[in-house]
Amino acid sequence: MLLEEFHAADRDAAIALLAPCLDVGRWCEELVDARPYGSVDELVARAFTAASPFTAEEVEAALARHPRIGERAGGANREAALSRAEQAGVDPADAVVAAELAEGNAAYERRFGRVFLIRAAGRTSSEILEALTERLGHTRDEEDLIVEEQLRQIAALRLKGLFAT
Ligand SMILES: NC(=O)NC1=NC(=O)NC1=O
Repeated sequence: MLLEEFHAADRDAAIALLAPCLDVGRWCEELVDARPYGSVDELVARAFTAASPFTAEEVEAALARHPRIGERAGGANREAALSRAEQAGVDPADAVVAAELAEGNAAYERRFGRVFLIRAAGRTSSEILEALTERLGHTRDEEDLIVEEQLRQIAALRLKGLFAT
């Protein structure tokens, strides 16, 4: 999509376009209401500032949209397709990795009560496993900050992808 098309879209359509990047209404509305942008980079920069800070509720709502690492998102909606593409570095056929990720995800969920979220694009499964192991040792406060940053990074990558095609 072209930036001009985003500018020309009516408000609700533009908000609906952004939702798969980050399902936080406030964030989508702020980015849409700040149109027009001089460039995609300007929009992405605004996406980072608009997504900081998140409320706890916003983080929980956004997390609910992300399947576990190593679990292929089902469904034909745009978010599922994005998630599958982002997790391309995780080979679903590698049973050992799948078992280790499943175990790590379960441990993380027991400890923090929510899904382990990481910007998966560009990361191999071993890098993800390494991060998962390290983050299991964090406090909740440390993880809150990291999760927010991962959400921002995923949103920015998805936003760039929206305008790259
Ligand atoms: N639990 C997750 O971290 N999920 C994901 N990370 C990504 O980069 N895309 C996802 O769907």
